[in-house]
Amino acid sequence: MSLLTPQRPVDLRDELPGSSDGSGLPAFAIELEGLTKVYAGSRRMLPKRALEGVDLKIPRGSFFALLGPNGAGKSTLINILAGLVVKTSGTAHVFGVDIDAHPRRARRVIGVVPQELNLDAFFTPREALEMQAGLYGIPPAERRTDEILAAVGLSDKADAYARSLSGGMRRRLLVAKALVHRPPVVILDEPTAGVDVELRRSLWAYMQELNREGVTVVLTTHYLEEAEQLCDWIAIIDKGHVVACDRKEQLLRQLDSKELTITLAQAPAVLPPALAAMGAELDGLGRVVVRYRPSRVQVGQILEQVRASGCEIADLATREADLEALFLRLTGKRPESEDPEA
Ligand SMILES: Nc1ncnc2c1ncn2[C@@H]1O[C@H](COP(=O)(O)OP(=O)(O)OP(=O)(O)O)[C@@H](O)[C@H]1O
Repeated sequence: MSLLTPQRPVDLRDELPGSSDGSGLPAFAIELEGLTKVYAGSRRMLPKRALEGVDLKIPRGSFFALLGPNGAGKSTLINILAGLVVKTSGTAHVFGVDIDAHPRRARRVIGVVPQELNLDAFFTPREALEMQAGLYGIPPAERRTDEILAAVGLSDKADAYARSLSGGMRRRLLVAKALVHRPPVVILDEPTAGVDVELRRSLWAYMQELNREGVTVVLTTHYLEEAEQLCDWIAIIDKGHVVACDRKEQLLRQLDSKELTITLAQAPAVLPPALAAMGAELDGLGRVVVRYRPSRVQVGQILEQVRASGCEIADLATREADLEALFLRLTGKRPESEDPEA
């Protein structure tokens, strides 16, 4: 794919309510209060409470991950913001705009890349973008169809029918459609599910570029490593509730967990009792692994105990707790697992 080039976000300073930092822009790209969604039941299905009084503030300019097990309510939340699902109660502001009071304006300030590849098979990428620009009332002279197609690496497919595009290309076309009106907030719902590594890399490089330009990027993903690398803010949602929301470093620090791996000069066949008493374990390579709470124990204390047990240390490494550990602790599940109640 060609190297992606960023586009400038829309400048909404003239139309929006004032902010705290004097920029004229709102402090939060998205602000939800008591957001609740109950899907109506049917003869065969009970009503489903997908979101339960969600309070969430997404700082403007952040690269924000919204994580949660399957069925946690992430798509419901995104679809409410996109105007595709009607909330049951609560309030939602997007870039300072109340989605109830100004639904059209609210839709102008976000670009949503949906999970489903819902493209019209009989339009070419160029036609799809032109039509999208028309929907947003962008005059032909101000459209940047070619620029956006180049940015997502679809220039050479500009006039091919969407049905002839590969899954990865369709995904890129969805991203392009979401960017046509230069929204200051871009939301991507599982944009890299089933997408090859190359596309993932270039998509994220592009989103990082937009983020540097000031665009707030919100994404959901099952790839926690991806979220950990890209995002500076993280919220975890479980069974319709926000169970964590903070800066990434802050969240991981709260976990207060580190892992020390010690290679001994002579790999022991069984763990020396003094080390077993510390809660240490042997890994498959004969190394001693100790999990500890950095707020309570210092590495030096652990090493002293190891030496006192008569073991000679050849090498050691420490590892911070990662997002996977946090996710597991808060939800009791792995990110790709099904919510049994969903
Ligand atoms: N149209 C609908 N009618 C009834 N229930 C629904 C509807 N859409 C979603 N749900 C239910 O609402 C809950 C939240 O679903 P949602 O799709 O928002 O979760 P999610 O976190 O996006 O999951 P995933 O990671 O699988 O996309 C689930 O129990 C789901 O079955």
